[in-house]
Amino acid sequence: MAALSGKIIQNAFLAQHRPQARHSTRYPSDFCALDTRSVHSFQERRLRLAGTSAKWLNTISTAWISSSKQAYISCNAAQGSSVVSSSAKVDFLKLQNGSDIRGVAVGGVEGEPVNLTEPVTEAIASAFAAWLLNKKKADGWRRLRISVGHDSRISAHKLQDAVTLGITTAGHDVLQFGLASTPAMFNSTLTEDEINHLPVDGAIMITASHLPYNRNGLKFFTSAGGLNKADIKDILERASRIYEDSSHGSTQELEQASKGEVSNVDYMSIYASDLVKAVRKSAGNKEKPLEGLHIVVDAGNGAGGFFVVIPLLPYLHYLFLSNAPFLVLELMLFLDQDKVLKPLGAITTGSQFLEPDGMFPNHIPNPEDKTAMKAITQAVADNKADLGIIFDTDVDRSAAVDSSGRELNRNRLIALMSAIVLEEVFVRLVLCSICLSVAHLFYDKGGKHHRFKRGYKNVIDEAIRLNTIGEESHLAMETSGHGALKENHWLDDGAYLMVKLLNKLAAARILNPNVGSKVLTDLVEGLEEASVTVEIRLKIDQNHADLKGGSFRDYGEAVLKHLENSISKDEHLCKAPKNYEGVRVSGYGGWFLLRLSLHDPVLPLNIEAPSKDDAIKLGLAVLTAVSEFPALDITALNKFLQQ
Ligand SMILES: O=P(O)(O)OC[C@H]1O[C@H](O)[C@H](O)[C@@H](O)[C@@H]1O
Repeated sequence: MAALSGKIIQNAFLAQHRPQARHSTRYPSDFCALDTRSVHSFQERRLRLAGTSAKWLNTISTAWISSSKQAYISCNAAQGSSVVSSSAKVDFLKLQNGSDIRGVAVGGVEGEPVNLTEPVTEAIASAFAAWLLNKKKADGWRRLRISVGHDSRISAHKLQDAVTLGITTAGHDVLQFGLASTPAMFNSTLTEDEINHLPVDGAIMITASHLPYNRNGLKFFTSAGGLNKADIKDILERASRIYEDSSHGSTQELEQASKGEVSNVDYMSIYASDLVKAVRKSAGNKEKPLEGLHIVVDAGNGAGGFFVVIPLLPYLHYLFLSNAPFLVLELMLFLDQDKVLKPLGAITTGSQFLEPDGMFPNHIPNPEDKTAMKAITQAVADNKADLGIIFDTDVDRSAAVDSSGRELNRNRLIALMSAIVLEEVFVRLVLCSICLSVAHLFYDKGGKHHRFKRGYKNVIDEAIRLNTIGEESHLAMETSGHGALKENHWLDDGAYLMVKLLNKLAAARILNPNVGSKVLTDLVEGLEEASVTVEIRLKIDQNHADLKGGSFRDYGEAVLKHLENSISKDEHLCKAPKNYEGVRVSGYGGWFLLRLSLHDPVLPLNIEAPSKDDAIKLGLAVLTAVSEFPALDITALNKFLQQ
């Protein structure tokens, strides 16, 4: 455990001591982003939340919601960001991405204007506090505690400051965790720890997962889990109202500021020590159950470096640049402590891309990405390691590679997790989003595959629903590497998934200390894998005349309807009896699914088939139908068919 673990290292009124608060965060991304932070953003902003009381925010946001049910909300953007002009419009609802908020936080990319400015972010954070206050059904007002963490993005600090300001000026307290993982943020709503004033009432994670460097976003949690789509819409509507009212001048209550406090808490140490305890427990409380195992980790320059030791060398020059060298030294000593694998006895040399770097210079931090998987596979081979582990930027997704270089991601990871879960629970129902041979593989062991629609929140909510109607479910997963277990509060946690693999290894090594990752690979022996598995993403040109002014969603639905009609005339094809989303069709020994993306103007097409010929037949069936829609870019499909 880190020497500073569990210690609150600073209490400050952010508004009064902002520079101090800014320099006291404890993670290396603070170093990485020194050049890119918007130091003047708060002085420049026009949004006048600084004197707003919680009661006032709550009143205006709620009153407005009940009196106005507009579907489209827009208002003037403030000038907090250098990129958005005062006349630019902000459509708050456009920032909604399913159950998350996502936007552009850094300018400079053509065609992608900044819409997640600091004032907008500040208003959203205030709106979350107001929403939370309502949820808590407090009598009028009570001070809330909200944790705030971020991944390694270059806009992390300015948005952290904006979120903090939004909450504190609403009169609530902020616990800043600095660089953190998304699951750790949720976990902070459950952790019992009086010293650190945990659990918090709510948590905010600043992340845009694996998206490019210029994007960022917000995820919100309460002890009941991640917020759903309706909650996010509610918060955005409140935020729009707060934003609008704030920029129009003050009310009497604006003068009666009631500011919350800001504390910096080393929560990642608390969270990591829980992971360590879980592995030790499954190995009969052995102190170093992974002793002798060589595990390499690829954090993709995201927030997953805590799993292994963070190298100090890249930060040494900050000792000389800093005007607070002792603080930097203290930080370095703190960082020089492996939080998960080393305490468990594993060797971690050869781990890579552990330094947080929001430009993601090495590869996209995404376990679905081919280059990313190639990088960790290479690291396993170069280091002759027993196991490789890879995380996405905010560690809610993960994948592994065994000692022979076999990728344990996508379907294989679902199969592996299903196998592990089926060994542990008696009433079995495995749920995942993509239909595959996992069902066949585990049917004998009591596993039942429940196919559902894409989206991590969708599969988790479906698993929870199944439990409430008496169909016991223990695992919710999708091929993206998102996975949640009932035993872990349905928390969508890439690190916990990897801990489950480590548990399995640790338990096996009690019986045979020489056992390696073959123990894991053996669990998916017999998994029938299609020889062709492909995802082709067909873009809809939103400006195309064929949309006739309609939305890309309507257009996409029309494409799907046409496809459905067209395949009903083909005797080789059979539409799935239950379509949770899009059009799913089996034929030629395989299947395809064409659906609307959850958030982009895109129709993703998944094909699985026993041979390239069969995949082409399935692809041609789709092409015949979709080529009648000129706004749909079918280049990628044509390319696949001509290969
Ligand atoms: O619909 P798509 O564009 O393929 O995106 C689908 C993905 O969207 C987000 O990234 C969600 O976090 C994932 O859970 C989901 O799988």
